[in-house]
Amino acid sequence: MTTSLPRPATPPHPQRITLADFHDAARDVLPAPAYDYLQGGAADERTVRWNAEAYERLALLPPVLTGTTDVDTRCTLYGTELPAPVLLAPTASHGLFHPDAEAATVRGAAAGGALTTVSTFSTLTLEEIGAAATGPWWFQLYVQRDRALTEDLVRRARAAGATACVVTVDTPVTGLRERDLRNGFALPSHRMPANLAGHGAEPGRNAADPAHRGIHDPRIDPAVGWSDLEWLRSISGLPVLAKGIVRPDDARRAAEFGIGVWMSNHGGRNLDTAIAPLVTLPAVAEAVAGRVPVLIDGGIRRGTDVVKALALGADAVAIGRPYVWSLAAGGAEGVTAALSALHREIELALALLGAPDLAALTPDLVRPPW
Ligand SMILES: Cc1cc2nc3c(=O)[nH]c(=O)nc-3n(C[C@H](O)[C@H](O)[C@H](O)COP(=O)(O)O)c2cc1C
Ligand SMILES: CCCCC(=O)C(=O)O
Repeated sequence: MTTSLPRPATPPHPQRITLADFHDAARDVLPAPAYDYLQGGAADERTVRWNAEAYERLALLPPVLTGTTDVDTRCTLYGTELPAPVLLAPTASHGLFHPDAEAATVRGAAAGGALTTVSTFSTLTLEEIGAAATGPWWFQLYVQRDRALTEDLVRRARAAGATACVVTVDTPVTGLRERDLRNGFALPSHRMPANLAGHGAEPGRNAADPAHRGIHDPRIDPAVGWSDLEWLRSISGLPVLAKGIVRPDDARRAAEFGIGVWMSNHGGRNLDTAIAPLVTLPAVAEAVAGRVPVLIDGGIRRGTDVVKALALGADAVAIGRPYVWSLAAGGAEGVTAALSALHREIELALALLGAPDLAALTPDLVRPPW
């Protein structure tokens, strides 16, 4: 079945015309520990910087006199048509950032034409989010040591309306989040992940143990393997994607299993100095060879970043921190405005590249500038 979303209608806030503007607005309203949890990465945050630099270091080579008059930014993923190739990456605990939490996110995303990926660690329950959703959404799964709980989460997500299951494979343990350690950050007791309530020790409760500080959750199974992905596909009846792939050999294996490839280094929050996914994207796209969708996240802040990723072989991109900035700054309307701004930038980039649609974004359009 093909579903479609309306094109974004809400004009950006006059003073907030870029994703970076939403960052500044969020920094002004968020308590420092919540801002640091959102903004931070692992250790020296080199990978956080590399993610952004990977896009900065690629230059565009626009052809001229192409006769392109209209641009079409539509993209279809697993039968769902989106007005632009942009998803919201899963981020935990939206209640830290706005009182309406994920309910605001899913509403704002649908109005802005993006598909939301809901984290296992959402503040609201999957049922509450499903009831609030006015557009398509996927479920991000952290496989739990307790496989019955894992199965139940997937079943609940599907019953609540999720149309794909994104399994995060890059977090056997949580990275060294030094901002959080310095802040003694732990989730407030009224913002615990509702989906896991009643299922063992809450994250961050054992503040004396550094490994359990911040938002590390001991219920996550560090021993997830490829067979678990196949098992999930069989029990969920949903398309399954693996989130956190950066290597072409892993991407090839996922494609052979029919598992979608979501390239990511977790926004630089796990293994510092892990490579920026954009660097390995061409090799990953070659290894996958169109068998499954290839998504990418990490450091995407501009429409030109989106077109670079698509030119190098991604089918769509996801943003993490930027939409959380917009949620913090303006709730559902903020999310819609940020997505509208990004969509406009994508349209403009296509027009200036003479690319009538996303299929016209080819590797010859990008080059290292030196
Ligand atoms: C505050 C925050 C919470 C996150 N929570 C999750 C999560 O629950 N599950 C997950 O798979 N990834 C999580 N991520 C990683 C994002 O899905 C994504 O990979 C990353 O943010 C992309 O990089 P960007 O923030 O530079 O766009 C989180 C990221 C942030 C910033
Ligand atoms: C155990 C990790 C929880 C959320 C997360 O993925 C993140 O903060 O990056």
